Amino acid sequence: MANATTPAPGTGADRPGPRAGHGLPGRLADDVPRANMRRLLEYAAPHKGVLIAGGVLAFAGGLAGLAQPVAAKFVIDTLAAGGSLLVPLAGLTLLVLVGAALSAAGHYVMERVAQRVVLTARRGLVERLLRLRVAEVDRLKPGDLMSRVTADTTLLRSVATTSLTDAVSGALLIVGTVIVMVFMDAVLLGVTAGVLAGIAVLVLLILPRIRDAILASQDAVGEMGSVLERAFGAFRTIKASGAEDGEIRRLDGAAHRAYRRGVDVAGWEALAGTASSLALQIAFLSVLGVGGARVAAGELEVSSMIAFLLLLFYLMGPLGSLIGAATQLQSGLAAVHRIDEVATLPAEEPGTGAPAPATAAAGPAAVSFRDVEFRYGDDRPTVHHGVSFDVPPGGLTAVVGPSGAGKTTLFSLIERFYPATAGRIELDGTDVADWPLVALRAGIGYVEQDAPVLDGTLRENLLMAAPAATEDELAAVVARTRLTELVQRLPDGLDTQIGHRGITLSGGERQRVAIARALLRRPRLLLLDEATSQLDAANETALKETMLDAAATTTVMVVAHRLSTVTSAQRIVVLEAGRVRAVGTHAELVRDDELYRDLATTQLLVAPA
Ligand SMILES: Nc1ncnc2c1ncn2[C@@H]1O[C@H](COP(=O)(O)OP(=O)(O)OP(=O)(O)O)[C@@H](O)[C@H]1O
Repeated sequence: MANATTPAPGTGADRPGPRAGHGLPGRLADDVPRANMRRLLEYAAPHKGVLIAGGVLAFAGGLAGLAQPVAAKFVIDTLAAGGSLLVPLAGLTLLVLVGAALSAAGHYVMERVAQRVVLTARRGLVERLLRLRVAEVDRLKPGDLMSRVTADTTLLRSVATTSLTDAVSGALLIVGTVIVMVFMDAVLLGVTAGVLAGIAVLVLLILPRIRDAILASQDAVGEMGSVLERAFGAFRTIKASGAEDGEIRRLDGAAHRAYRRGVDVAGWEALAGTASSLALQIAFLSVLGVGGARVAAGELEVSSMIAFLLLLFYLMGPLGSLIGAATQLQSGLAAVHRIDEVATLPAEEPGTGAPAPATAAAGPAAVSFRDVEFRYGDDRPTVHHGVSFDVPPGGLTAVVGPSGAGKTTLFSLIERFYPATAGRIELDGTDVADWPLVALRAGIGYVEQDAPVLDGTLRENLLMAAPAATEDELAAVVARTRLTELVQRLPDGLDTQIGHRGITLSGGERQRVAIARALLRRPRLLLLDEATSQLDAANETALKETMLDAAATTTVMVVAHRLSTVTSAQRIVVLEAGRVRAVGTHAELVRDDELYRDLATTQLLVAPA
């Protein structure tokens, strides 16, 4: 179960987490405690009943195997006595089949639990990752996060089940053997215990090194994920820049680091394995020496010494499986550490993924900025220095200003991607910080500057923010955003796959798909960050019409990069270096504001003729 300090697998409370762990590469946070066995057991605990059942089944299968030689003897005896073989053979066959079935069932049950453990860990991670705060994701590497969901969780598979059961059965058998040894001879047991304590110390010294090496190796795998994600995120640029070799070298470096740490693990494991068998040999020789002397002195029977030596040989199996399990558990501990690091990252309040409630009935929203100050981090420069302006409900409000003035950041603050450092941002008179996050975002449609379109069909992309929208609503939005012609042109209409990042669409089409998606959510406030790229005349007109159409029923705020947008806007907010410089209509600002005049004549894009 979750507690105040350690989130249970699969949960994610909304609480602040540690800041970036810049100390080590691959570390998300410096102060995540090392995962211990208790933490690892939490993954297996929900399945302990099934685990025990699986263990019992496998054990029963083993017993059936043990009974086979006895049954075989019976078959041979029957044969020698000239009796019928039918019954004993049928019995032996049944025993073989039952043994095999029990072993298979035991194996299946354990493997099912193993898969379940992985599923639970993945669900918990995915849930947490998609609820992370935007500021956290800004500083993290998605490729590394992906490797935690895929590669690290896989390490939990055998660890949380077979390693645990091997460790338990190995330990039980060792304890049982030692108890039998007590009855044989206390002195020889003392000799054996001394040697075994020696291996235990050595192995305990080695285990943390194995865990650290596996952790470093998994970090390197995460780094490979980051480099790959970086490379595929800018694939054309990398090709065009001839930078393939550099990226391959980066990947190779990370792969080599993983290899080196893997070799380290192999070395430590070999040392632990050799130490245990060597220790048993030493124990054997010591028992032979001490036992021989005691037999000679008449203090011990020869048969007891022989039995003791046989017990020592028997110990090899369980000791080997205990040490094997202990070393394997280290990969689980390393994996749990990397998974726990994600669990400690600060998440938004839960429930942000709930379907949008229908809010259109509430009408267009009003927005106010009151002395808003903002910076992205304590070590970052201030972006907004006391920004104040009002946007009444409905109509089109454009925000213009030089690059880096803080225009896009205004939208991020309204969406509460980041909290304002000081001042208030109000939606309908209520501070956005006081709105339930789901309700706040449900009322807002947001179209980013690069208008992300996701892999999938056009329909999936449009319905993403409003899965319950009807066919009629979909058709109406397609028409409003002037996408009808595109839909007719596509081979499968709305069900056409539009590729990774909507690669098969033009920039203008992507922008309108993103607007359609936002409008389908029936927002009370539409935030539109215009693309800075030049569009052809048809797309430019289509975009402008779409925007004005939306502004008739919704409050539209647009970060404007086009002259046609600002001339259509009811009011324009001019932002300069994080301060509101002027507010007015295009005509007023051209007349009164030098910066605006300069922007309008030199920087805003003019529609092609
Ligand atoms: N996620 C971020 N983390 C840190 N700093 C950021 C982040 N996003 C933007 N900035 C910085 O904040 C400042 C304002 O950025 P913003 O994107 O709001 O400007 P803008 O006016 O929209 O610029 P443009 O017109 O070029 O898009 C810039 O100096 C930018 O470098």
